Amino acid sequence: MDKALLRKKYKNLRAALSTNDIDEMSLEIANTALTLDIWDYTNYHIFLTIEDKAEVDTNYLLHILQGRDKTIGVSKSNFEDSSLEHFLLQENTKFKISKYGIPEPLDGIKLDPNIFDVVFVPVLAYDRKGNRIGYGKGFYDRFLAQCNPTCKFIGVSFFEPEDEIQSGIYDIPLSMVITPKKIYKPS
Ligand SMILES: Nc1nc2c(c(=O)[nH]1)N(C=O)[C@@H](CNc1ccc(C(=O)N[C@@H](CCC(=O)O)C(=O)O)cc1)CN2
Ligand SMILES: Nc1ncnc2c1ncn2[C@@H]1O[C@H](COP(=O)(O)OP(=O)(O)OP(=O)(O)O)[C@@H](O)[C@H]1O
Repeated sequence: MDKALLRKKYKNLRAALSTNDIDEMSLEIANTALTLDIWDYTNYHIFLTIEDKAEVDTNYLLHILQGRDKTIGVSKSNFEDSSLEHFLLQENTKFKISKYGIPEPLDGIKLDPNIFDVVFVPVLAYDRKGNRIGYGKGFYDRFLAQCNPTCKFIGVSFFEPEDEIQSGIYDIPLSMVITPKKIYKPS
């Protein structure tokens, strides 16, 4: 299946989920994540959920990080050049929902992408090798390319992997994908 069809398939699969399904599975994903050895690092990046796109609700993961006093980065998207600018999440950080439905920090202390030890990555579709498809603007391909080579890229998804996703020259594979019941790690 080509990328455009896969995007359509997963947008439809997500749209069919109830808010209750999303909430339960997002909590399961966070609980599954707790079983991994990814919590001893210092600097984490998390995406903030676009609610009308039925994404994984990252609030549960965020609470785990906040409970452990991690340095947490959140981003503002620049749709002119498909880049992300990262800010330290602080108690007094104010958010605005952008016209694309993304909650974004208004301002704050800027963070360099190379400080992150772990980045949680939004995915529409993925395969067992860690190839992923997003909304097709390359925001995360660009961002992950700026990260430290040792950084862990962790996808989160409600769904099982596709058999194979054709990887493009800019695609950076995920280290693993967490789903409600299982963790997929490229071997
Ligand atoms: N929560 C979250 N934040 C994220 C991402 C994500 O997937 N999830 N992104 C991951 O990369 C980037 C944002 N990527 C996006 C790309 C397209 C659209 C969007 O609304 N597209 C419209 C078409 C709009 C247009 O083409 O102008 C659509 O799909 O209907 C939204 C976010 C950065 N932040
Ligand atoms: N590091 C990069 N430098 C320059 N262009 C890039 C880079 N990464 C991706 N692109 C370009 O961005 C576009 C979108 O890439 P792709 O289809 O892989 O997006 P995606 O991974 O589905 O989306 P996203 O990363 O936003 O979730 C492509 O035209 C690709 O060539």
